[in-house]
Amino acid sequence: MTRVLVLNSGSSSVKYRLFDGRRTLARGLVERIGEDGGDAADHAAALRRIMESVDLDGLAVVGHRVVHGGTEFDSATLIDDDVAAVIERLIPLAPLHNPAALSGITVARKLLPEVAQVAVFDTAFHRTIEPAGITYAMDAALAERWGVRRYGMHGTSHAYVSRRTAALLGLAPEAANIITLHLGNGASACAVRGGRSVATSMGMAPQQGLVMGTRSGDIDPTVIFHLHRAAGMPVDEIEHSLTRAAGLLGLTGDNDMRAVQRRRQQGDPAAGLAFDVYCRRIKEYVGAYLAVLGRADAIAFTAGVGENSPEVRAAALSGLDGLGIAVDRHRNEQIAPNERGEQVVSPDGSPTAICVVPTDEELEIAQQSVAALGAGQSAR
Ligand SMILES: Nc1ncnc2c1ncn2[C@@H]1O[C@H](COP(=O)(O)OP(=O)(O)O)[C@@H](O)[C@H]1O
Ligand SMILES: CC(=O)OP(=O)(O)O
Ligand SMILES: [Mg+2]
Repeated sequence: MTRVLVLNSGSSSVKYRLFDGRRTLARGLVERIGEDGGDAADHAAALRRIMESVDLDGLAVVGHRVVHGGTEFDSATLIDDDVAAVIERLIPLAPLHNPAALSGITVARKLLPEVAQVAVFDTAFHRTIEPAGITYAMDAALAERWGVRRYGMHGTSHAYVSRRTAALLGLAPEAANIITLHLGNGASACAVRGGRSVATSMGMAPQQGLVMGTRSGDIDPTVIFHLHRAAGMPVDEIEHSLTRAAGLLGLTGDNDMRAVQRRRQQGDPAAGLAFDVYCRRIKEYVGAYLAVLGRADAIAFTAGVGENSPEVRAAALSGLDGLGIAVDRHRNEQIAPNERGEQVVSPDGSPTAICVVPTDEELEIAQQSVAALGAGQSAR
């Protein structure tokens, strides 16, 4: 069996998992990095802590989650100095995420110089979207010069979840049309036809699309010009506001959906509105992606909110019976999931199955890393 260490470096946390084949030997999370009372002062310190606590004997490869791979990478890639330099160059397109990944790569390469390192990109799965789905209607030369286009993120999760959804329903992946809804801290929707991404809601950066914990999702760009001119806010301050102080946090003061739901139950109007904005945005993307796909065999909910919030699932898909989309109230409480936590939550015989499918980005990264290692070795 092949031993793989996976590092999933987020904006303020690092998740790690040590695999032996499909088996998990160790896993953990260092969170609230850089915050007062957090687990570590910075990402490098977090990574060193992880490396000290994990048994690194016999490691074949380290797989790193990298959010932004630009147009350079359409699959998992063995990391050398050039690859690391590209990831660094792409920092402006994923300022919350790529620096953390790079810090993981730097520490791991230093501590384990003899072990292969692989980058698994969130953007790679979306490289199959046709030009009409990734092109912003703006000055074409300007866009080309500065790499301005849709890239899309969470691809590792959308790939894994769409595959698992087809398996759960007994559908051949190459014939299935699936909408995947990754609702975590970051959130995005994806339309998958025959196992390939054909549309996704995140854009140039992990900022466009759905409402997130601290990110606004879709917003009229005029908001930025207006805040700059009318409110006199410098661009950095506007960026901070829209990426770290917006979304659920901006609307309620809480970025955690559990807290928002609790307050909504107690009749808090701000929390009620935030919940409605969050769910309506999902519904709008579901409608758009039904149109892109022509028909959907399934809609799959995943990640922290998608897997754990029957309220969000029910509200996001309410009133769609006319489109063959309905959530079974009893099943939606996830009364009988399989051993992977997966379950169909729509009534029997629905034209579009509604599913809950827990994501496993780390397992997908481990498998892609082993595949990239094999491909790299046979190329030599
Ligand atoms: N039972 C629950 N009900 C509603 N939301 C939940 C529940 N459990 C977790 N969440 C939400 O999931 C989100 C985190 O999702 P997760 O996928 O773990 O994030 P990430 O991996 O992007 O850091 C948080 O907003 C949290 O409130
Ligand atoms: C791309 C992205 O938003 O990632 P996360 O959900 O881990 O923040
Ligand atoms: Mg995540």
